[in-house]
Amino acid sequence: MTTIEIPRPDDWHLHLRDGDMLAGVLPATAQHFARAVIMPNLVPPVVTRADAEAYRRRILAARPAGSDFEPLMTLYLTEATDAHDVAEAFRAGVAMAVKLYPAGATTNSASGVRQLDKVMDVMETMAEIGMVLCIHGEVTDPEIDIFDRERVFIDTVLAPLRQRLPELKITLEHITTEEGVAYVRAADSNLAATITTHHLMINRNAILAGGIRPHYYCLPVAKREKHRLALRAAATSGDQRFFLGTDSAPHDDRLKESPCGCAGIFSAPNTMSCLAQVFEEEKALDKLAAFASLNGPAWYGLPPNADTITLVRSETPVTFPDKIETAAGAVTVFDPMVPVYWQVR
Ligand SMILES: NC(=O)N[C@@H](CC(=O)O)C(=O)O
Ligand SMILES: [Zn+2]
Ligand SMILES: [Zn+2]
Repeated sequence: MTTIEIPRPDDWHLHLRDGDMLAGVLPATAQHFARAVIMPNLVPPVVTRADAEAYRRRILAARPAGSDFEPLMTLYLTEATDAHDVAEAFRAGVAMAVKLYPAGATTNSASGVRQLDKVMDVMETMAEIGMVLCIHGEVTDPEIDIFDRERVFIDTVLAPLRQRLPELKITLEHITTEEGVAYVRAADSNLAATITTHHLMINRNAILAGGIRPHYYCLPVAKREKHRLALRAAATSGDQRFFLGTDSAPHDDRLKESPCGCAGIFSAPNTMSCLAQVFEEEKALDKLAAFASLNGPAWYGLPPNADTITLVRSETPVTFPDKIETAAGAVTVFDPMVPVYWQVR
């Protein structure tokens, strides 16, 4: 039996939703992770300090008995966001980061930003106080092919923004392309990226080959195999600028299995098992701690967790439930399409 012990991991990009869905999905994350950066794309979104305080309380109240899981809150950037309120939220420890959604880019992003000029004051304040901007990095121009939207965002939005405001710390969320990897690697400072578990395991064939599979549809959409390989190389390199953000994004199955299914993959229950599998395949189990437990806290200026988890490798593949039942509906769990031998003890 092979085992590996790593500092308890954190999830630097997580959707918990609210109400019955929150109650249904939070235990899966709290079981393995000490902390998670909570995405603010509720309807209506978490915009103000007061919104974040109230949402944080609802998350704490939904924790399973005995859990000391800590939500790290973010604020949803809108063109009406008040820079002063953002700074207050940061100084008070209520919000750790601000999230930029280009309007229309992804699930619940309608209140996002259309013109970056309208949020420059907020971003300048953030640069001054050292608050991180997390970005969903895709353009929304309908002329741009959906598989090119991350690359075009980097060239036409992110690069100019970083030139204009080099002091701003930016997390480019859930990168999916070799161009994203290369751009982060080339940056000298103030740029890091999260990588999801599913983008390390599937390419776009999972969605489209042999039938259309809505549970593999997320945004940014999975790309060609060469991009998956670039992401695997980055994640397993130990490079401090790459770390885990699962982007576990639960939706009621009825909303996924529909003529216009929504974007999001729910991976919270088996993410650590899948990651150990990936790192073993890449002969990089010694880098799993950096990716899942160390690089994220270093970037956000937090200490790593003091306790540890142990992953155990079985002789036979481990199984996970196909879906979890919540009072807000059934949610299908990410199926990695390959045998996975690892389990958190
Ligand atoms: N990743 C997704 O496909 N969906 C996320 C939103 C996001 O992170 O873009 C969601 O909220 O469902
Ligand atoms: Zn996103
Ligand atoms: Zn997300």
